[in-house]
This record gives sequence, C-alpha cells and structure tokens, in this order.
Amino acid sequence: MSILERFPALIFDFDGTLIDSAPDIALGLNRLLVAEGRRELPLSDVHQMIGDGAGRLVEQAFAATGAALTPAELGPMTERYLAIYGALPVDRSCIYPGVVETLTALKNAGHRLGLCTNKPAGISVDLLRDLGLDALFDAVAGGDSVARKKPHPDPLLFVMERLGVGAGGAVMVGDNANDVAAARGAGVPVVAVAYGYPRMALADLGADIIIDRFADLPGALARLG
Ligand SMILES: O=C(O)COP(=O)(O)O
Ligand SMILES: [Mg+2]
Repeated sequence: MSILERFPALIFDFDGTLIDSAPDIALGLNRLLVAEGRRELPLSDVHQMIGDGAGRLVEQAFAATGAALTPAELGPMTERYLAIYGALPVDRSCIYPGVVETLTALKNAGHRLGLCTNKPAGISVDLLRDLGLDALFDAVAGGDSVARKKPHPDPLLFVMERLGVGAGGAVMVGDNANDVAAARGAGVPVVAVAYGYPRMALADLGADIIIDRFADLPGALARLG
C-alpha cells in the first residue's frame, strides 16, 4: 500500500510545527502586559506558555508577572490580547525550514492537508493567508471551532470529518503533548517535530516517531505505514 493510500489525510498543528510564531506572540503579550503596568516577559518564558490556547497563554503570562487574573477578567483580557496579536504584521513569524516544499510535495502527491491548532480559527486562517500557505489546506480547526480544544480529540475529529477520513486514514503532526493526546484520543498515529515548543523532554511526549526536520516527514510516514 502506498503512503497516499495508507494516509490520505495529513493533519498539522500550527505554532511550533509549521511556524515559529513565538516572536509575534511575545510581542503581542508584552504590549498588553506593559499597557497593564506589568513587566515584559522574555521569549524563552513565552515558549513555555504556547500550545494551550489564547486564554491559558494570557493567564500564564500575567501569573508570571505576579498578577492573578480573576475568571471575570480573563475573558476580556484574552480578547484584548487577540486584538493586538491579530493586528500585528506577520513579519516576525517564520515558516520553519522545509515546510513549504514538503507540504507542496505531499499535496501534489494527492494528500489532503488539514490544520488543527489551539489558536482561534479566524486568526489561523488569516495567518495561513498572510504566510501564503492557505491554498495548501483543505480544512482548519481552531481552538474555538468546537467546544473542547486539544488535548481533547474533538478538533482533530472535526478536521478528519471535513477531510473525509476515519482514524485509519490520518496522521497528526505536532510539537507538544496536546497534539499527542488529541491524536491518541482520535485513534490516529502521531509524528512529533523536535524543534517546536514541547515544554517537556521530547521522549516523554509519547509520539510514534520524532523528526528533527520537517523535510523528514515523508520518510516518517513511510516508517509508520
Ligand atoms: O496555543 C495556541 O494558541 C496555539 O498552539 P498550537 O498551534 O500549537 O495548537
Ligand atoms: Mg504547537
């Protein structure tokens, strides 16, 4: 069976997997923190906060400066962060090496590509467009597309349904434990990239295969098959 027959759908996490978005996320967060009289956070701290969605990001960022937001404050503060972040030009967010070439080759080979991120869907679609990646993707789920975000499998199942595949026909590619947990919950194999924001030892993620470079993905798919 060919790789295409085995895995017609390939589903990708966004931050830390396809793009290094941390510099823009840090800029947006720091603008909000400074406006609120808090200190700025270094990029290395922000790396540890990416992957659980915008609400947790804002909550953790304020907590790191010694400010505990109440549940009533968190929603409006998250909206303010998203307004700042969503208005930033994308010139600090870089597509990781090999992503465009590899995704293009997989798409041209006939795979259907999906995005499953904890970023809000609207911002994710805008980013895909601004980065010139939108034509590659057939389906997108953001953290607000279904009721529960990753690590819950629902957003992954949402993308799989739109791509017309069941658990037997998809692979998840991500960079942290939420991606692995969502994949496990959906019953699909998972490849982890080693260069993202894992927030724990790579070996502890529990992925089926870890790749050092995005261009290693076709080889990993062949090994999974
Ligand atoms: O936490 C976020 O907002 C996005 O993270 P993800 O693209 O890695 O899911
Ligand atoms: Mg990620």
